[in-house]
Amino acid sequence: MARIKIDMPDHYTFTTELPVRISDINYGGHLGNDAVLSMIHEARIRFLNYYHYTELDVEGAGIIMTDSAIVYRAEGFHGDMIQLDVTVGDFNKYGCDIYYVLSNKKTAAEIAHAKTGIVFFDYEERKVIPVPEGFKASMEKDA
Ligand SMILES: CC(C)(COP(=O)(O)OP(=O)(O)OC[C@H]1O[C@@H](n2cnc3c(N)ncnc32)[C@H](O)[C@@H]1OP(=O)(O)O)[C@@H](O)C(=O)NCCC(=O)NCCSC(=O)c1ccc(O)cc1
Repeated sequence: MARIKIDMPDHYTFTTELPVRISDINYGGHLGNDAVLSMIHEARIRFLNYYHYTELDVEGAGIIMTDSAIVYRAEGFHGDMIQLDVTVGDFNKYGCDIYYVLSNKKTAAEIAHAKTGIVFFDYEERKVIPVPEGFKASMEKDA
């Protein structure tokens, strides 16, 4: 299979930080691949909260994850402070992609590129629904 290359945006609308905890370290002595997925989950929640949303309530709508991709660019180690830059893009009728750049705050070395695809979802009807206009407008305002 071809190497994954994520076409990352140039501009990010939200930044947060997370330390590499001892529980994020795997038997290779470095930041585990699964821990990176957890870190982007935390970053996504903080990103949504910044816009007064939650994963269950974005303008009254829920979201569901349709895909995820991570490119591991450099190792992370216990005690490193990781900066996570987040933005959204590539809107379609039902959803968009959320992009994440993880970098070592001290050295600026990029640790990972990641993106998660989402669609808006009515959890009661269990069906895909269009992107709420208010969400798109909030995202475009800061783009
Ligand atoms: C994504 C799905 C809901 C799509 O449902 P389907 O029944 O296949 O959709 P349909 O084929 O009927 O398509 C309905 C419409 O949606 C559109 N659609 C379907 N998939 C997509 C994607 N991926 N992108 C854009 N549009 C899509 C499709 O084109 C149809 O459009 P119209 O033709 O215009 O009607 C379904 O594939 C699914 O349930 N996948 C599993 C999702 C899942 O379990 N994800 C992991 C758990 S959720 C999660 O981890 C998480 C959620 C939220 C968080 O904040 C965090 C984590």
